[in-house]
Amino acid sequence: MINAPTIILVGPMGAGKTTIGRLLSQQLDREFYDSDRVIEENAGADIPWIFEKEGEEGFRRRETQTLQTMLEADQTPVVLATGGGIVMKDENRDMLKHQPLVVYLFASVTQQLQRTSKSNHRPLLKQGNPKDTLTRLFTVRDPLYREVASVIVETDSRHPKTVANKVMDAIKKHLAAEA
Ligand SMILES: Nc1ncnc2c1ncn2[C@@H]1O[C@H](COP(=O)(O)OP(=O)(O)O)[C@@H](O)[C@H]1O
Ligand SMILES: O=C(O)C1=C[C@@H](OP(=O)(O)O)[C@@H](O)[C@H](O)C1
Ligand SMILES: [Mg+2]
Repeated sequence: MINAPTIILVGPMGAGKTTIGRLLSQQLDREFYDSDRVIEENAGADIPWIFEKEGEEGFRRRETQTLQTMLEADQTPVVLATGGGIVMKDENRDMLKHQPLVVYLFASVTQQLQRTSKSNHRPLLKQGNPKDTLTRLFTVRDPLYREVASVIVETDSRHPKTVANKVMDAIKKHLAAEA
């Protein structure tokens, strides 16, 4: 695992990308980055503010630029959590498909709903009915996560540490099959 390349986590809001990414980085003794946090640091503002002032389009522009910069800059392997909408742009999916290790953290809509209801920093879930929004996004995005992923890990009803261990196992299997 020491030689494993950068691990990129994709999946819907509430899949646990941020949580599991942090755990994996600790287990592997690697740097952890979350594209959402990098966007916020570069903007000097949080995501709700960016959505409010620049719209989703402005956020997506920043997201693509951040992904590009991070993948170009990345020399030593790190763990990178992305935002749930990273797969919406063709150019982002192209970048991700060129990466050796993209993990799709799968979560059912029911589970996404439970996990995202604890906080209110996700602008897309602030308008309308969150269940309808998550269902609509899942229909569009699930095939796109599958398109870019090398590994898929189910997260429903699993403790974060169990998910992190499952990711490690799945990565080992994937790398062994590739070797
Ligand atoms: N496997 C899990 N089991 C229980 N709660 C989880 C799990 N993964 C994440 N969470 C919780 O769900 C919420 C959303 O997780 P987060 O890591 O922010 O997801 P994402 O970055 O994919 O949107 C957080 O409160 C987190 O503690
Ligand atoms: O699904 C999306 O379009 C988004 C997901 C969020 O990240 P998380 O998936 O980490 O919640 C964040 O990037 C933004 O609110 C938009
Ligand atoms: Mg996150």
